Formats: sequence, C-alpha cells, structure tokens
Amino acid sequence: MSATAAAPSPQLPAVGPVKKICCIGAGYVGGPTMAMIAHKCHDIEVKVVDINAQRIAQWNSDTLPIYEPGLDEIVKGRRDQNLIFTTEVDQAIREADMIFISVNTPTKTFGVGAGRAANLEFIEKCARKIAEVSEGHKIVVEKSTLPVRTAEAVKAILGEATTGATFDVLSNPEFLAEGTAVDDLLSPDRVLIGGEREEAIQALVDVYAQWVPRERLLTTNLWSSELSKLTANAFLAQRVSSINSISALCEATEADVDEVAAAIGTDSRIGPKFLKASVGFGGSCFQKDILNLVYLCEYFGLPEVADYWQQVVAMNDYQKRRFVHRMVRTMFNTVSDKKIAIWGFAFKKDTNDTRESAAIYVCRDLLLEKARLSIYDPQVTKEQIVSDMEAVFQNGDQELSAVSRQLIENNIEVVSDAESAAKDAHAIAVLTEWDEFEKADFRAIAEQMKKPAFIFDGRNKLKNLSLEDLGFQYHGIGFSR
Ligand SMILES: NC(=O)c1ccc[n+]([C@@H]2O[C@H](COP(=O)([O-])OP(=O)(O)OC[C@H]3O[C@@H](n4cnc5c(N)ncnc54)[C@H](O)[C@@H]3O)[C@@H](O)[C@H]2O)c1
Ligand SMILES: O=c1ccn([C@@H]2O[C@H](COP(=O)(O)OP(=O)(O)O[C@H]3O[C@H](CO)[C@@H](O)[C@H](O)[C@H]3O)[C@@H](O)[C@H]2O)c(=O)[nH]1
Repeated sequence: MSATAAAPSPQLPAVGPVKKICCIGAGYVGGPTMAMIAHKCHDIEVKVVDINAQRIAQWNSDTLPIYEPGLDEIVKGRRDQNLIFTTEVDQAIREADMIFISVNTPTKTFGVGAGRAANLEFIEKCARKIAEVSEGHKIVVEKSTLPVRTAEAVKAILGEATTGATFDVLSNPEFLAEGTAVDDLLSPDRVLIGGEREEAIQALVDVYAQWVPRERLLTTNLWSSELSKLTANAFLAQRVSSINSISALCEATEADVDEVAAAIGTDSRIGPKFLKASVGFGGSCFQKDILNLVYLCEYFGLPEVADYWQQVVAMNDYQKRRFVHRMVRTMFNTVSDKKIAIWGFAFKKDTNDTRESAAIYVCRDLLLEKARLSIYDPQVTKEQIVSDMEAVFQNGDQELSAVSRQLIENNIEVVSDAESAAKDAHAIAVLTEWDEFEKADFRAIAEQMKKPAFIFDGRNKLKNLSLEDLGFQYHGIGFSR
C-alpha cells in the first residue's frame, strides 16, 4: 500500500473503557495474544475471527492449530466464556469497540518489490472490511508487523467509510517469540503503543495495564511504533548473523564460538542473549522483516542502508549452505545414496512452525546431492514436511518438476522417533534444538549406524555429551576438536 494523504479526521467522540474486542486473524499472533487478553481481562469479550474456517474449527477443538507450551490451558480456560473463535467476521467487527488487525504480511512474491516488500493485500482488505461494516466509533489496532507509514494508508481507507463510522488508528506491534509465546505475553519486556490521540492510546494502555506493569507500557507516535518492530527484528537477526559469521572463523582457527560468545556476552554493553551460533535463523519473521526494511530503505532513497541490512540475510544464507558443504566434505565428498537422519524440522524448539526453517534449505541441498533423508520432528507432521519440500523445490513455479517430485517421493521418509531415523544412517544432522535429542540412547544409536558414524550438530545441542567416546565423529558449529 503506498502512503497517500489521509482524509482530514472528523471530530472524534470520547473513548470509553474497552468492552468488546475483535481480532482479525487467528494465527500464531492473533490466537495467543487474544487468549492472553481474555485470560487477564474477564470483563472484556474477545472475538477472534478468520476467513479460514478450518483454522477456526481447530481453535474450537481439542487440538489447537498451533503448538505453544502453556497455551492449551489458557485457551481452554476462557473459550466460550469471554474468548470466542468464529468466522462471523462482519458481526464481530460491528460489535467491537476495538479491532486488532493481526493478519499475515508475507514477503511479496510478484510485481513491484517482489521478494522484498511486504504483501499488504490482507491488511488493506481488513481495512476495507472494517470501513464497510463499522458503525459508531472504533479503535483500530495494527498488530501485524507493517512497513513504517502503513497507518497512513489504513487511515485513508477508513476515512472513506460511508456508514458515518469514525476511527482512531493505533500501532501495537507484537514482540512474542514462538515457543515462549505464553511467557512472553504474560511478562513482556515492553508493550509498545503508537498513536495520535491520547484517549485512544490510553484505552489500549488500560487493557494491558490489567497485568503488565505501567513502566513497561511504552507509548510513542505511530511511525516510531511501526518502525520499532522492523528495527527490533533486524537487530536480533543481526546478532545471530554476527555470531554465525564468527563461527566460520572459529572453525578455521581452533577458537570455540561458544567461548567467544560467553566472553563477549559478559560485557554489559553487548549482553549474553541471542549469541547462540546455529545452522541459521528461520521463522516467519526475521528474513521477511529485514527484506522489508531493505525495500523501505531503497524506497526512501537510502541504498547504503539497504545494503547494510541485506548482508544479515546474505550471511544467514551462507551459514545454511556452509553447513551442507561441511557435511559433504567431511563425508568423503559424497552423500549420494547415503542415509542421513534429520533430527528436527521446526525453525526452533517448542514450536510446530516450519516457516523459513533452516531445515528446509539444508534438506533441499542434501537432496540435490542425492542423499536419502529420514526426518524426525516431535511436532511437525509428515504433510507439513512434504509440503515445505515441494514449495522449496517449486521455488515460485506453478509446477513441481518431475525430477524434484521423484527426489521428494523416493529420498524422503518421515519417521516417528529419533532412533528410527538414525538406524542404518551414515550421519545425523541436528537441525532443531529439541531437548529430547540430548536424552537419546547414543550407545544404542551408534551400534545401529554405518561407520564412521557422523553427527553434524547445527545447534551445538549435543556438544557436552562426549559422543566421540561412543565412537561418533562429532562436528558442531563454530569449533573443531
Ligand atoms: N508468528 C510470530 O511469532 C509473530 C510474532 C510477532 C509478529 N508477527 C506478525 O504478526 C502478523 C501475523 O502473523 P501470524 O504468524 O499470526 O500469521 P498467520 O499466517 O499464522 O495468521 C494470519 C491469519 O490471518 C488470516 N487472514 C488473512 N486475511 C484475512 C482477512 N481478510 N480476514 C480474516 N482473516 C484473515 C489468515 O487466514 C491467517 O489465519 C504478521 O504481520 C507477522 O509478521 C508474527
Ligand atoms: O541466539 C540465537 C537466537 C535465535 N536463533 C534462531 O533465530 C530464529 C528466531 O528465533 P526467535 O527470535 O527466538 O523466534 P521468533 O518466534 O522468530 O521470534 C522473533 O520474531 C518474532 C516475530 O516478529 C518477534 O516477535 C520476536 O520478538 C523475535 O524474537 C530461530 O531459528 C532460532 O533458532 C539463533 O540461531 N541463535
């Protein structure tokens, strides 16, 4: 959505306490954030709506659509009391005094800005829907991650409402991380609320203040709030790429990246968090948001700034490629027809989310080397793995080539435990840091693997287990021994 001049605001009415919330988008953000509001604010009715009827049905079932520690109890504790999941989008919007927009904002795959800009189609559709069906006054809250100045376009669309409805627009980006969403929502480092009219900002502050200490409720102007979200993710991802770049140097010099991270992390100006070297960052946010930042910098005529941030993604791609190269080189320069156990497919532990998972790219490159993969992840389904692999081979094309289809059908199996994946394998590649991998029976596993039995640990999860003593050749990230 390009930023156009907003229509002049009509006189806005006074804002009362929030009684009814509607959240458009029942995804990884909409579901947990609204469940937390319902859990903490029993006097507010929270309706979470989605056009995806299957997703809503899952939120209303015993098996929620997303796996997140602690979420089941919270959802099931408030569901059908003050937490309602429904496909009745228009009605929920009409009834609400506050409407969160929490729909997906993926990287655009077509047209201007393809591969970098955020696709704001779903945001615009929500704004148009709100303008079409609203009556009275509404506070519209941008919860999705958006390019700075999107609120200008949202306001312009809402300003065209023909129903006489009036609107405040706030930005309230979400900082939860998957796998720790419930804890992050219960005790956030901060809640950021950007807006223009004090009364509207206060209405949302009052919702969060029911459980978040006041000093953690930060209020800013709209644009600072929108831009802070992209900036926070860019800084976090930059730390991972920075330590991953150093991991390559460690492997070349006999330094140990975990020791280096610990040493620099004790400097209070650097701090110890987010310095874990890995096979590469994944997830639906980091890459998408940095690419969006890069696009914005170019849009605003700042190519040097764009190049600076692009390098964070380039380093991440390098790290994933480097991992596979190291595997192939170490296994005598060929993995063709070798069985490789893939331990973990999710982009991090404690989630079933595979979006942009490093595992997808590592598996693709191993398949291109004609390896046979036996994949195990405690939370990711076979359907999801196959669909991710099809998508990565399709690479935006309409059709999957016959060669790629054959590779996926013949060279991938998905199994239900880590030991079965490793049976008769030449190597294990640890791609997600699930805790259960540390507890595997490595003595039994070693006996069942081809020799030499290699372990390539993309998370340094098994580093302290002295696996060499059991006969493994163990290779982690950023150290050699
Ligand atoms: N996943 C995370 O951990 C995370 C954390 C912070 C911020 N974010 C941001 O939050 C936003 C949502 O992310 P997500 O991971 O929840 O996405 P998601 O894909 O899991 O969920 C989005 C939902 O919106 C629904 N939707 C799309 N258009 C709609 C419409 N017009 N009407 C009703 N429903 C519609 C989709 O059907 C989908 O269920 C994104 O901007 C993302 O960048 C995500
Ligand atoms: O030291 C680290 C930390 C993370 N990672 C990887 O980085 C990725 C992202 O991890 P994390 O940030 O914990 O998960 P996300 O759910 O992607 O959360 C990020 O993206 C969200 C969506 O915008 C934001 O809300 C969160 O604040 C931000 O942490 C994962 O693949 C991790 O394995 C590392 O490799 N090393």
